[in-house]
Amino acid sequence: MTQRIVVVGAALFDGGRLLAARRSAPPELAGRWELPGGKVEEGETPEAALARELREELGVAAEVVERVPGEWPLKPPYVLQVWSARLRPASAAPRPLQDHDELRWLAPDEIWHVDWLDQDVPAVRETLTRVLGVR
Ligand SMILES: Nc1nc2c([nH]c(=O)n2[C@H]2C[C@H](O)[C@@H](COP(=O)(O)OP(=O)(O)OP(=O)(O)O)O2)c(=O)[nH]1
Repeated sequence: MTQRIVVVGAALFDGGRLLAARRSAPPELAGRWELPGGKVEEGETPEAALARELREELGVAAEVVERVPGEWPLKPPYVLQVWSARLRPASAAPRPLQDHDELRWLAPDEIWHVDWLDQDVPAVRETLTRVLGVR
């Protein structure tokens, strides 16, 4: 049986806006938008992985709020799971330190203005429904 590897994505909200991050690599994903995050390492909880990835990639201190139910297939053996999260009060503002070259806070009516990775579209849709009650 093939081992599944969980990639955690953060639905980071601030003032009702969602943070989208534009990937800078690898070439086949560069220029497309995603939820910041990354692979869960061995012995790590998904929540800890998410906080670590957000610190490394964006330089922020984030608090993981709750899981968005569901799991979305990526390139095997990866699957995407999403958690909502918010910045801790003392956190710096997010900056694209690693893996991304642009960040954007999107209001609910701007969510589909960016070119999300195909595999992120259902995950973002579910996140909006669950967190903001938007359809
Ligand atoms: N972080 C993240 N990765 C995603 C999303 N959608 C999607 O297809 N992926 C893919 C891209 C990568 O192939 C894989 C996660 O890789 P990553 O490069 O973000 O993870 P990482 O920081 O742990 O990577 P690494 O450089 O340590 O290997 O999942 C998403 O919304 N967020």
